[in-house]
Amino acid sequence: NRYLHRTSHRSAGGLHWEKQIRSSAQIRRKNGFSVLVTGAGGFVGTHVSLALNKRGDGVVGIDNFNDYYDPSLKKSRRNILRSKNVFIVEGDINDQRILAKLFEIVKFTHVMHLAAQAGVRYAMENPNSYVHSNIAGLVTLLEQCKSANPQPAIVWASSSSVYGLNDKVPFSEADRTDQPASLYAATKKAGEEITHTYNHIYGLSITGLRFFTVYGPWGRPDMAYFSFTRNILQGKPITVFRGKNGMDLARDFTYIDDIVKGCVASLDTASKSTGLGGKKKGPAPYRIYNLGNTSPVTVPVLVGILEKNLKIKAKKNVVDMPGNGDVPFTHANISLAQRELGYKPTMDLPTGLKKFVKWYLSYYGYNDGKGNSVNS
Ligand SMILES: NC(=O)c1ccc[n+]([C@@H]2O[C@H](COP(=O)([O-])OP(=O)(O)OC[C@H]3O[C@@H](n4cnc5c(N)ncnc54)[C@H](O)[C@@H]3O)[C@@H](O)[C@H]2O)c1
Ligand SMILES: O=C(O)[C@H]1O[C@H](OP(=O)(O)OP(=O)(O)OC[C@H]2O[C@@H](n3ccc(=O)[nH]c3=O)[C@H](O)[C@@H]2O)[C@H](O)[C@@H](O)[C@H]1O
Repeated sequence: NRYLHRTSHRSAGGLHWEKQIRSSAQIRRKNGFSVLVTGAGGFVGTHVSLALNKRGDGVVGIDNFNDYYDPSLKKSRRNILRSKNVFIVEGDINDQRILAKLFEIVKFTHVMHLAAQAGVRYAMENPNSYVHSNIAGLVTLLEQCKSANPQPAIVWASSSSVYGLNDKVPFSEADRTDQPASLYAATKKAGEEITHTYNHIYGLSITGLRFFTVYGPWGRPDMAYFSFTRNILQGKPITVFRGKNGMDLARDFTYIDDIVKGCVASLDTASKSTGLGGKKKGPAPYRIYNLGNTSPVTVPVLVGILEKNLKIKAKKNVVDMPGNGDVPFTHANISLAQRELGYKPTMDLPTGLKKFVKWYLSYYGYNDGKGNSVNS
């Protein structure tokens, strides 16, 4: 099945990880939180897992380590987590047996659901991978949470892409989200509606977070800031999309540490509403928040910042935006998250990209393609 991607996970047959989880530090939670992080081998999942582990939460991950992008990067992230005693089960969120076993071993108080088929443009190439992970996988996970005792509070990643063709700026949670421009966006929008029904029928505590183009160290190689860096260092051209009437495209690029703070605050406030261990104090909340940076930057400006950090001029091919699911701009209104989560992003793009480039050079040890090493 092509859409399933190549995954490296072994069959759940022996559930070989059971002992590891039982004997590991993950379930020895200091403050009462036991969090299942799906997509823990991913960019955001790794950072959130590290932050939760650092403050003493119990963390167990699940990830299928698929090859949408280089799985060795996911494995390197896993090694970092492993060094902190955080274990990631290799498995698919569609595998009901694995989920049931995990919930049997650990009484999860929270689920941080970040596993998904990400990427806007790839949806034209491999649409079914979005249905598999973002819809079928989500429902399998919710079915498990619904019948778990105690029921965990769920915080999950939606996306700024749900705003689609909305041109009212900045984007507010109350704006329309019924005009998705990509199948990726449509599956995230579907996720918002699916989670609503689980909140409505089964009383699950649900928080959906609309992340705005997240970047930073250990990031995703398919994203522009990452692939541009790679190509610039290798002396290869980059393609810069241009919008209608020659307008530059712009994104509300948001630094990973700010996103992590928003995720952690969501977990904390979700449990306040449901009580620890899922004990409900009132009706379970259904919440949606924008997590953005509130200062959009154009793609050519992004390229300029990378050029400055890398001290190399990019070879740019500027082309009209193909009809590939991209939207011309994103811009978050974050007042709701500010008010209810205390969310306050602090990282500007030049400083955040400097940190990314520093990580990139240390991780890949790249030179400029002409044999000269590059220092940031
Ligand atoms: N990075 C961004 O800019 C951004 C923006 C908006 C929303 N999001 C959302 O945030 C979440 C995390 O994104 P990310 O950037 O860390 O992406 P990522 O691809 O690095 O992480 C997702 C992880 O989920 C795993 N996964 C995918 N399908 C799975 C399945 N069926 N079963 C088990 N594991 C599976 C992948 O192997 C991967 O490690 C995703 O839901 C994504 O859609 C990301
Ligand atoms: O906030 C989100 O909800 C989304 O954020 C991210 O999507 P995007 O904002 O599309 O990020 P990204 O690919 O880095 O492209 C950035 C800009 O570079 C332009 N771009 C891109 C590639 C290229 O070769 N050339 C180019 O100009 C491109 O046109 C765009 O203007 C996540 O990947 C996605 O998972 C999703 O969740």
